Amino acid sequence: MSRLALIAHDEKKAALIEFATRYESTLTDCDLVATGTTGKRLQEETELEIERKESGPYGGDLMIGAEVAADELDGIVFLRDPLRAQPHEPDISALLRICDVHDVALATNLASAELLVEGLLE
Ligand SMILES: O=C(CO)COP(=O)(O)O
Repeated sequence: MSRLALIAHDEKKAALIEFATRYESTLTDCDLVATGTTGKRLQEETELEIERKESGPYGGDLMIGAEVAADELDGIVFLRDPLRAQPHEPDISALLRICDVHDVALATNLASAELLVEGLLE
């Protein structure tokens, strides 16, 4: 079973919920983890079972990064807000970097998220 992390900044949360709803039948077969607020929204607005980490600004990105470092994650959908600075930018950069170090699939926009999840179907 693939283990997938779902993360979205506030301005992108609605898009992530819509994405997760559209791919719900695929995502149901995945082991899902999310940062705190993203996970809460997914739990409230979809039928998916989600393990929740801390909220991003409180260390959630780093917790997911630790799973990447431990080779526990197969992919990440991280819908970032490219138009607003985040207070925890260093944590975000660390997560992106560790995905490259461990060659873990990382989708930061919807077009690549679709390819990532469709790839999991194969
Ligand atoms: O800030 C985030 C990712 O950098 C997401 O955190 P939340 O899901 O808790 O909003």
